[in-house]
Amino acid sequence: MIVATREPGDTALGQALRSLLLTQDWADQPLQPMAELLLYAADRAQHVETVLRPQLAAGAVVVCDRYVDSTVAYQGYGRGLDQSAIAQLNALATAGLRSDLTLWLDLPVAIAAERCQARGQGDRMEAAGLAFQERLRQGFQAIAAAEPDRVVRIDAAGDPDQVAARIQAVVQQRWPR
Ligand SMILES: Nc1ncnc2c1ncn2[C@@H]1O[C@H](COP(=O)(O)OP(=O)(O)OP(=O)(O)O)[C@@H](O)[C@H]1O
Ligand SMILES: Cc1cn([C@H]2C[C@H](O)[C@@H](COP(=O)(O)O)O2)c(=O)[nH]c1=O
Repeated sequence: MIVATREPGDTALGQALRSLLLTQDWADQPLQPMAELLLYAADRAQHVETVLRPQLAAGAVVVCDRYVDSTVAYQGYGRGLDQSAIAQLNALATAGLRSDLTLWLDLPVAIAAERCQARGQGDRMEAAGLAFQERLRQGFQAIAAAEPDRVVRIDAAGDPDQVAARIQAVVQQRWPR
């Protein structure tokens, strides 16, 4: 069984947190980086205990759209929060549950921005600007360089079928049938 899930937003609490995190309605009182970090952590704690651990215990293969590496990239490299505090919070929220493999879909920031524009109005993170997006990309690069066996870069240029084929090749190499 394969279970597809995501952070933030897979649980009922997570859906409420996702809309708080991604809305642009905070203009008058911008969401502070530490508050943002703690909200992502709350989503993760709920998700790990009520979805990820039960599904793994039932024998499922779990495919999660974003996990702790996104916090290191976005709140660490992007917002500039202390990486050791992030590591401690990630460890608390996950109680040590790690991914076997993280696929980083990498795209030059300008092309990613074009795709976002084509999709319409962006969310709060997408509206954070090109310099922020560049820091994220550097962050994911550093994460992948530090743990090359666990974090694999996927070239996300090209059409969806091409990107899917690249993902399939990495997964098949990792877990041959
Ligand atoms: N290979 C591709 N070529 C062109 N457009 C793409 C491709 N992959 C995704 N898109 C488009 O880019 C937009 C964003 O893609 P997607 O929904 O997968 O990202 P996302 O998970 O929302 O991204 P993020 O997590 O950074 O917000 C969508 O409009 C999607 O149709
Ligand atoms: C888990 C996680 C996510 N984010 C950011 C990354 C994205 O901008 C949004 C989620 O939107 P998506 O379209 O579902 O990818 O949240 C983050 O900043 N920190 C995190 O830990």
